[in-house]
Amino acid sequence: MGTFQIEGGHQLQGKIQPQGAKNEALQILCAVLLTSEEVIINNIPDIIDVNKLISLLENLGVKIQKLGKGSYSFQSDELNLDYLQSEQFKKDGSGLRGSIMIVGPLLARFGKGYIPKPGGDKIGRRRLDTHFEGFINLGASFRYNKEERFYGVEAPNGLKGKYMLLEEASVTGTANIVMAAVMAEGTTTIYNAACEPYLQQLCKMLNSMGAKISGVGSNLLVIEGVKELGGCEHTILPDMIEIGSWIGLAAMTKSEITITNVNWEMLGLIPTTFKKLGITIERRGDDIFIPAHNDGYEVQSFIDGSIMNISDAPWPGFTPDLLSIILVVATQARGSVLIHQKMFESRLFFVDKLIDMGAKIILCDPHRATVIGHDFHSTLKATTMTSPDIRAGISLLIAALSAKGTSTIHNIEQIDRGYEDIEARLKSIGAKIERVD
Ligand SMILES: CC(=O)N[C@H]1[C@@H](OP(=O)(O)OP(=O)(O)OC[C@H]2O[C@@H](n3ccc(=O)[nH]c3=O)[C@H](O)[C@@H]2O)O[C@H](CO)[C@@H](O)[C@@H]1O
Ligand SMILES: C=C(OP(=O)(O)O)C(=O)O
Repeated sequence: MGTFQIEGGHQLQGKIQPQGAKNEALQILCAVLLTSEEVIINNIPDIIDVNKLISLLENLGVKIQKLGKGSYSFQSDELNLDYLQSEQFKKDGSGLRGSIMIVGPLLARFGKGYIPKPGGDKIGRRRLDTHFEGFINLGASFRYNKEERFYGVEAPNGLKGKYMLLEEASVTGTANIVMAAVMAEGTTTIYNAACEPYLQQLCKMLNSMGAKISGVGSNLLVIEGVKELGGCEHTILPDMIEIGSWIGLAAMTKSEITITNVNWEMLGLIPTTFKKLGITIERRGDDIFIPAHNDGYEVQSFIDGSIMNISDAPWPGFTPDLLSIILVVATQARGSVLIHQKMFESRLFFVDKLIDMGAKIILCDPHRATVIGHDFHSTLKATTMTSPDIRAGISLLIAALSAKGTSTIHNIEQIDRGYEDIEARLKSIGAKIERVD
C-alpha cells in the first residue's frame, strides 16, 4: 500500500497541464479491437487503470508499439481469443472497470465476448444490466456464471440493428452498445444514450474508422451498421475531472494556478458549478486562470435566497466524479451548501476523514451531506488517512495540502489509478509532497 506524506498550508503557484482523460482512454483503447488495421492513439495518460487495460490488450494478442510519450500504435490483426478462457484473463479483466468495454467490440467482430465481474471503485452498486440488455437487443445470447462471476455473450450469426430505450444513461454501457452496433446489420437506435465527452470522442473516432453514427452529443444515437472498420488516428481530450480537481486545489490552497489547454468547449457545467461556490474562474484563450483567493470564496444562493444545492446528473448535468472535490472545497467556503450524490450510495462516506480534520459536515444520509464552510477562520488539521476511492483520494490530498502540518495518506494506488505522476506535477507548482513507500 503506497503512502504520501504532505506538508500542507503552503500557497502554490504556476501552470499545470491536464493529462489525457482516463475515462475516454478506456473507451478508445477498447475500440482498437474493432479493426485489423493500425490505430494510433495520442495523449494516453500513464496511469494504473489505463496501463492495466493496455496490458490486457497485449495478452489478448494486440500488437502494441509505443511511439512517444502518450502515443501508441495498436493492431488487432491476430488476436488470441483462447486468452478469454484463461485464469490470467479472469485476473486481468477484474482489475478495472473499463475492461467491461472489450465485450462490445469482441462481440461485433468475433461473435463472442466474455468478461469477469469488472473492478473499479467500490462506490455503491454498479450494475451491468444496461450493457447486457443492449447486447441481447442486438440478438446476442447471454449467460452468467454466478459462482465465477463470469459474463458471456455470443452471436454466431451476427448482430442485428434495433431500436432500444436504455433504462439508464450508463456511460460504459452506452460505449459498449455503440461498439457492438457499429458493424451490426441494419440500423440501431439508442435512446437515453449517455453523451459525456468521452462518448462523443468515441463516436468521433468510430466515424473516422468508417462507422456511420449520427446524433453524437445527444441522447439519441442512430447507427447504421457497416461491414467493417478501418484504422485511424485519435487524440484523447484533456481530463475534465483532473481540470476540476486542479480548480478545487487552487481555491483550497489560495493559490494562483493556470490550467493549460483545457478544451473549454467540452467542460459543460464544470466551471459554472465551481463558480457557485464563489470561485473565480477566468477563461484565457483555452487556459483557465484561477487567481489566489486570499479573501476566500462565498457560496452563492439561488435566486429565491434558498440554500445552495449541488448534485450530479447524467451529462450534460454535473458529473458525479467531481462531487467529492466540490465537497472538500466547500469546507473552506463562506456559507453552507448541500451536496447531493444521486448516483452512487457509498461515495460520501469519506467525509468522516474530513470531519476528523475539523471540517463542519453533517452526513444526512448516504447520498447527502451538508457542509458549513469555515471561511478559512480555522484551517483543517493534518492527520493520517486512507484513500477509499479515486475521487475521495484526490479530495483528501487537496484537504491535506490546505491543512496546517504534515498529513499522511495511505492506499494512494487509488489516486495513481487516475492521476499521472501526481507528486512531480504538484511539486512543480510548489507542493510539498513525498511518496514514502
Ligand atoms: C470507467 C468509467 O467511465 N467510469 C465512469 C462511468 O462509470 P459507469 O459507466 O460504470 O457508470 P454508469 O454510468 O453505468 O452508472 C453509474 C451509476 O449511476 C447510476 N445511474 C446512471 C445513469 C442514470 O441515468 N441514472 C443512474 O442512477 C447507475 O445505476 C450506477 O449506479 O460513469 C460514471 C457515471 O458518470 C462515473 O462515475 C465513472 O467514473
Ligand atoms: C469512478 C471512477 O472510476 P471507475 O469507474 O474506473 O471506478 C472515476 O473515475 O471517478
